Formats: sequence, structure tokens, C-alpha cells
Amino acid sequence: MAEVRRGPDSILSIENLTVSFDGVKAVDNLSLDIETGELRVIIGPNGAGKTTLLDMICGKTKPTQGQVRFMGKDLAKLTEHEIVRAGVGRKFQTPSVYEDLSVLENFEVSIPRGRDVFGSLFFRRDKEASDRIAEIAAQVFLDRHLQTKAGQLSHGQKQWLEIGMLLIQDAVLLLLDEPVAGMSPREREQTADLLKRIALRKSLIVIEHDMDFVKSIARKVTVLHQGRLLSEGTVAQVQSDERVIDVYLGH
Ligand SMILES: Nc1ncnc2c1ncn2[C@@H]1O[C@H](COP(=O)(O)OP(=O)(O)OP(=O)(O)O)[C@@H](O)[C@H]1O
Repeated sequence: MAEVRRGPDSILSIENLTVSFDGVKAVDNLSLDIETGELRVIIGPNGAGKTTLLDMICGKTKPTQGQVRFMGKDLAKLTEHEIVRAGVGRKFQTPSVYEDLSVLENFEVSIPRGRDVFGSLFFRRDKEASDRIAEIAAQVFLDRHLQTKAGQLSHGQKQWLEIGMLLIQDAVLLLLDEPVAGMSPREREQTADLLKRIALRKSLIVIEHDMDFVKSIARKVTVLHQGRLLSEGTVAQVQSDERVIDVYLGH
């Protein structure tokens, strides 16, 4: 089994993580480390434990055993909301945007709350927020759709909107479950560029099945199988790993 290398720059450290459902281990003694600024892709056959792993990072599922540390914080001690506030943003497989609100309003509701916006600071902060929305809307290719109702966007555009909402939230670690599902080839290319640009300043964990897309974004790939770490390395390394070939083609 590949050894986990713990760098001084890791933003997320997962150690011996296990969760059982009805006695079956969906994630089994998994350890992995994500560096700051890393774009890590997780692949693996159906039921390998990929989604469950993200569920444990964002606090939706509590581990039976093991630890998840994010920027030095033990995430088991935080609620789902506190984990979001700490900087972990999750995008699920199906886009969850407010369909009846415009793109602009979807961005506005994602602005982190709890910041004082009183007195003379009010207008400055307000301007800051609208500048930030404009910048992020352009980044996720939606600057010309700010007034469009989210329900009228294409499936791919909804995925981009959701990624934009995570950026507005100030997430520093983005967890994306199949972000290009249902996208056209052109939208996939744009998304690959977008994720690479985001990784210049933030860290990402992306679950993906589409190997062409994986090749276009991944520097390091983690392969899960039956809840365990099967292989880790570059796309070329994992694709030539006998254990990976066995799992995908064998039996
Ligand atoms: N809440 C739950 N209760 C019971 N079993 C669960 C639960 N969540 C996941 N599982 C089981 O855990 C295993 C891992 O599932 P998971 O969805 O994490 O796999 P995955 O790698 O994301 O698969 P896919 O590629 O199909 O989405 C599966 O056997 C699944 O049936």
C-alpha cells in the first residue's frame, strides 16, 4: 500500500479513517494527505467509498474511527456549519442551487454572514461584495447571466454556479463530486481550466469517473477500492498499476 507522505504544507490530513454501515466498512483505515494548492482526483469503481470519504470530511457522516485534520483543526469536533465556516466547501453530484433566484441572488446568499457591515464601512463592504461577485461570475463563465434565473441555466452552468458559490463562501478546500457530469465537451474543457486556475490559490479534491477529464486536470490521483487506498500517483502511474488494472478490468 502506498505510504502517506506528510508534508509541512498539508491542508488536510486524514489518518486511519474508517466508517462502517451495518457492519460493512465503506471506508476502511484510509490515510491520505492533501497539500495546500493541490488538485487531487479520487477515482475508483462504484461503491469504492469516494462519496463517503467526502461526507466524512464535510461532517455529514461521522467516522467510526480515525481522524480528519483540516488546517490543524480536528473536524470531528465541529458541526457541518462550523466546517463550512472553517473553509471547507462541498459540491454534491446533483447541483443544488436556488432555481427561483437569479445567478446574482444565488451569489449574494452565499456571501459569508456574521461580518459587521455597520456605519461608514457599510458602503465600502457592499462595493467589495459586488466587485467580488463580478470577479467570480466572470471566473465561472456566468458574467453575462447574472440576471438569469438559476432554473433556466444549462446543467453545466448550474455546476459552475455552484462552484462560484463555494468561491464566494471563501472555501479554501473545495470538495467536488463529479463536477463535469452532464457537461458538453466544450464545457468540460472550460471546467478543466477553471479548476486548474482555482488550484493556484486553493486546494481541491475532485471525484471523477471520466478518465479523459482526469488526465486533463490531475497531477496526482488516488484510487480507492472497497474503502481502501489501492494506488496513488500520476495518471500514468496508476493506469499502469496492476492492482488498478485488475480492479477495473479483472475478475
Ligand atoms: N448511509 C449509508 N448507509 C449504508 N450504506 C452506505 C451509506 N452510504 C454509503 N453506503 C455504502 O458504502 C459503500 C461506499 O459507497 P460510496 O457512495 O461512498 O461509494 P462511491 O465510491 O462514491 O460510489 P459511486 O461511484 O457509485 O458514487 C457502498 O457499498 C454503499 O452502499
